[in-house]
Amino acid sequence: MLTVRNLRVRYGRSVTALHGVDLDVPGDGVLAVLGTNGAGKSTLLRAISGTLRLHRGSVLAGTVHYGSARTDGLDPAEIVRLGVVGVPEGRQIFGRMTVAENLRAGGVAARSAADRAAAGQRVHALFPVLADRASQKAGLLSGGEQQMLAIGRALMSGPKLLLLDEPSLGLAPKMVERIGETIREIHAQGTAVVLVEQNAAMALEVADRAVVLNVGTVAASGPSAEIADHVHHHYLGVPAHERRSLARWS
Ligand SMILES: Nc1ncnc2c1ncn2[C@@H]1O[C@H](COP(=O)(O)OP(=O)(O)OP(=O)(O)O)[C@@H](O)[C@H]1O
Repeated sequence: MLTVRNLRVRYGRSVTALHGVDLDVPGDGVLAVLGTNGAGKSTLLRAISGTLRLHRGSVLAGTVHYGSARTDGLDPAEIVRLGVVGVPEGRQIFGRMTVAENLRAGGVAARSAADRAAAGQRVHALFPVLADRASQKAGLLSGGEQQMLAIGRALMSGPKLLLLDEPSLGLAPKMVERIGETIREIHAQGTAVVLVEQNAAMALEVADRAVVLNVGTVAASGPSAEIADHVHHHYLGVPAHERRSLARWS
């Protein structure tokens, strides 16, 4: 579905954040992108969603294809119209607007009024609290509810591929679990997901496959179970046979 080849990205004149990254996102799965601070995870999502320029970044080399369409070089709005929609780190909801207005803003990119109505029903079924709080100012929601709204807003345009940047950031464990379950549900409804996370335990439970970025290069990629062993071995020094459960180090 999405193919990234030899992607090199730079910010300004001196910071090279990605040094030739390859990535394949299947149309029917959840792919986790893991890595420590500064590994290049957000940069990779920005390159896919066409938002690098908003951060003074640029693609130095390489390509991004979505299906047969080459998308590096396209505007963010064109990429959304193709069906690729991102939820940036920090949620960035419109705090002074109501929950309903935030969702309507996400629905602007929907193809038709009928699609918009169906997307609205899907979002309210996934997150009933957003229907209950429709007329409340979004800035008054809890952190977890704001994350639900950010995901809900992205779903309003009916994406085929959803890009999530650290949805668990700053949330209590129960809410992280809830967000993880919702990602599986979104996937089961037919939307592929790229999930950038520092919470490797949650991400590896939710995703089918994972890649590990390390200082702008792909250090490992494969099925989630294999990557869980890699993460234990390389980052925690725990051999696979001594590993009991991901939850122990979450
Ligand atoms: N707007 C920017 N201008 C200059 N350098 C940047 C910018 N954004 C990111 N970088 C640099 O690019 C590199 C990759 O950053 P990126 O935010 O993609 O990493 P990350 O893996 O998402 O980390 P984090 O989890 O901390 O967000 C880092 O060295 C970072 O300092």
